[in-house]
Amino acid sequence: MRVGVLALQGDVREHLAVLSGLGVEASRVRRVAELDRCDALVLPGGESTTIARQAGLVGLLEPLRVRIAAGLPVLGTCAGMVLLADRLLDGAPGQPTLGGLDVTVRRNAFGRQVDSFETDLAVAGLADPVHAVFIRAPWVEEVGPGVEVLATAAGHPVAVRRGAVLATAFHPEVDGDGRIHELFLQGVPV
Ligand SMILES: NC(=O)CC[C@H](N)C(=O)O
Repeated sequence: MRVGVLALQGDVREHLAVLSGLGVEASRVRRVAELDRCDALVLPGGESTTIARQAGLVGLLEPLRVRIAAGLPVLGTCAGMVLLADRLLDGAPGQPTLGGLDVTVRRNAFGRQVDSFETDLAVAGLADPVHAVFIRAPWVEEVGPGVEVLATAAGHPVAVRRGAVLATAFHPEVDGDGRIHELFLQGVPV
C-alpha cells in the first residue's frame, strides 16, 4: 500500500515520519500524477486556507475532490479535518473545502478560549488515551448519519470516522504516537 501525504503546506514531515515508523511506504503528493499513485492519503495540519489555495494553484483541488468522493481512504488532521468537511463554519471568505466527510466543522473553534492546549483523550478503538495536541483547532459541530464519533473534547466531537475517512481536530503526528495512524490504516481496504 502506498500512502500519500498532501505536501503543499503544513506538518508533512511529521506525518511521513509516523508512517515510515509504522513500516508504511509514504510519499509526498504535490501533483496529480503523485495523487494517482496513492492508495490512501493524509491531509496534514497547517493552514487550511493556504493548503486549499495551493491545491487550486497546482490543479489538485478538483482531482482531490474526485478521488475522495470516489472512496479514497483519507486521514485529515486539524487543517485536514477542515478540508474534509462537507460543511464549514467560520471559514475564510470563499474558503473552499474538498469535502468527503458528512460533518459540519467549525474552524478555529477552540481559538476563542485558548489558542492551543494538550490533553489526554480517550479514543474509541484504542485501549489507552492519546496525548492530543490542539493548535488553533477546529471541532465538529454536527455529524451526519453514519459518521462515528471516536473522541470528544469540551463536549464536541474531535475525532470522527466514516468508513475509511478519519479526521481529528488534534495532531496525532506531532507526538510520535502512531496509534491514530494505525487506526486509520486498519480501515484502508487491502
Ligand atoms: N493546527 C492546524 O492545523 C490549524 C488549522 C487552522 N486553524 C486552519 O483553519 O486551517
